[in-house]
Amino acid sequence: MKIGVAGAGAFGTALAVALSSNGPVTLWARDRDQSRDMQNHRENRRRLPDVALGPNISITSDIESLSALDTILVAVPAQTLRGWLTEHRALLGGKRLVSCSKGIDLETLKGTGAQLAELVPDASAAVLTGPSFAVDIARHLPTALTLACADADDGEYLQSCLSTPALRLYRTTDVIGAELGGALKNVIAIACGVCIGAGYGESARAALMTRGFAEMRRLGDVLGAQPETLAGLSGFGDLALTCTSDKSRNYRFGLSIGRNEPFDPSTTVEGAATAAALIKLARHHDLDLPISTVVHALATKEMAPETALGALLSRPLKEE
Ligand SMILES: NC(=O)C1=CN([C@@H]2O[C@H](COP(=O)(O)OP(=O)(O)OC[C@H]3O[C@@H](n4cnc5c(N)ncnc54)[C@H](O)[C@@H]3O)[C@@H](O)[C@H]2O)C=CC1
Ligand SMILES: O=C(CO)COP(=O)(O)O
Repeated sequence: MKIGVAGAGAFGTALAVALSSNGPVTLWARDRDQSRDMQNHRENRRRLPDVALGPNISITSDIESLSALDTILVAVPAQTLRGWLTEHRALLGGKRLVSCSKGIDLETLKGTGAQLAELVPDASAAVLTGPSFAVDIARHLPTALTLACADADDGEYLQSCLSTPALRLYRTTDVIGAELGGALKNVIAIACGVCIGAGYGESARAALMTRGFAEMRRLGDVLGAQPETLAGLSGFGDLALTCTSDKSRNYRFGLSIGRNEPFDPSTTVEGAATAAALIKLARHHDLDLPISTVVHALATKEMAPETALGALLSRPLKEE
């Protein structure tokens, strides 16, 4: 298998480092200066500092370099995935494409796997998701992820080629469940960050995680996700990681809201756009997603953190 990673942010770089222990990997960066800097320093100083890019990694900003490869992991921010696929679809046809982004597209309300399938229909589409911080993957710390591919044979092949001694992939054919879990947990992580940042405490966070998981299941049911997928690494697993670690950018974004502190707008925070997409999906499917609704209002500054808890606690009492 000839592997490429498109997108040289923290996660794309980390995946290239992990997979380079199996063989050569091409890492494509859209920015030529960034690509040169990585070539010169053998390090992604901007997004993943202090991690060496070994000799098995070829760094390029030439998109044509991807045409010789058969498998491409796409690790661009979720809201840019559609544009990236549309721009490069001519060279992506016939390949195995693995989305590594987590989010729901605001324009089409589609998950990342669905967009691969729609925009490059003659490619084999898969989703790689689950609990993993880029820095942990890059340091070869033990990590377990979900590899979702509707075609069971392709999924099995990808599972064997993309696993390493430290990176253990579990496979499923439930692409919808896998892409939803990865997208939705970011929204709940923002809520948990607000909760801790505003001083509401860990019991309140546990409640938010649990009720947030109920929202994930509710939407999953309507969109055709399998409940076991959401209960696995890509749903529950990633929810547990992201809602409890300040390595998570979504969680830190929430912390900053809860503490009324500024937040660097250049940071990739997928949950903010996904919350906006969820509002539209909830309306379309007549679903009640109270936590996601509050997160959207907080992220857009329509609601202050002091009123967020009241908005959730004043809802009518109901069965669990
Ligand atoms: N960082 C992490 O620990 C993990 C990230 N992810 C997911 O990976 C995706 C990417 O995140 P990160 O790499 O962490 O973000 P990042 O903020 O570190 O880097 C984003 C990269 O995407 C590039 N980029 C932006 N727009 C682009 C476009 N239109 N075309 C090509 N490249 C473009 C930027 O130049 C930058 O290098 C996100 O969906 C995130 O949820 C998934 C698991 C872990
Ligand atoms: O997806 C992640 C962990 O699984 C990374 O989370 P953040 O995007 O919040 O940093």
